[in-house]
Amino acid sequence: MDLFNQSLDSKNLLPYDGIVNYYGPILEQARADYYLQKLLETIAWKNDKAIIFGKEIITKRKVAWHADKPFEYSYSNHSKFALPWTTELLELKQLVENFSSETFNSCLLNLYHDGSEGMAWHSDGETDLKKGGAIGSLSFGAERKFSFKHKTSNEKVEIFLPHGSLMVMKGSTQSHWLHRLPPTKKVTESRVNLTFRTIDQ
Ligand SMILES: O=C(O)CCC(=O)C(=O)O
Ligand SMILES: [Fe+2]
Repeated sequence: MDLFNQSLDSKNLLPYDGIVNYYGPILEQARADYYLQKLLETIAWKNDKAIIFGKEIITKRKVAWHADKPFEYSYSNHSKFALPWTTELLELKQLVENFSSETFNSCLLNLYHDGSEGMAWHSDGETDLKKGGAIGSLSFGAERKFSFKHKTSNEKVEIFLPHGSLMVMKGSTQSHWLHRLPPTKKVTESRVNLTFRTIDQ
């Protein structure tokens, strides 16, 4: 796999009002398998809490949050303190930084056990994220559809994210577009997604 050519070979998926670069699989199958296994074994996966119609619920999806420092991060109306990097997360952060030519100081991890678990429409413009900062999204395991919807035109853009693939959202994407991981009956395997982010210190 040629790192130099791969990193140049990404196009913007969005027609306007933002930049989403899709790089395709950036890890060979065996390495992607290795990282998926390691992440499942070494991350302290926890069920997340969310507020839905004013009611607190426990999501089936599991999450984890790692960073350079024990940042307090608010997410889905809750705050939590970041854990230190694991060996594999640091390696993957470096890899995503090399491909995207961006830097990150934190990572939010999501574990979806099967297609019944997903994530509702949202954007990641929380106040503690660096304004206009890039978000590097690395996916492992089951291939899932990922959708974008423009906040005013409602235009939709959809992409499938396979094992070991990298997508980078940047520029004004979070201001103008929502994204979600739709649930699906077709997927029975689990998926792990890592979103590398920059917390404003
Ligand atoms: O699982 C994914 O691909 C996306 C997760 C996401 O949008 C988020 O954590 O903010
Ligand atoms: Fe998101």
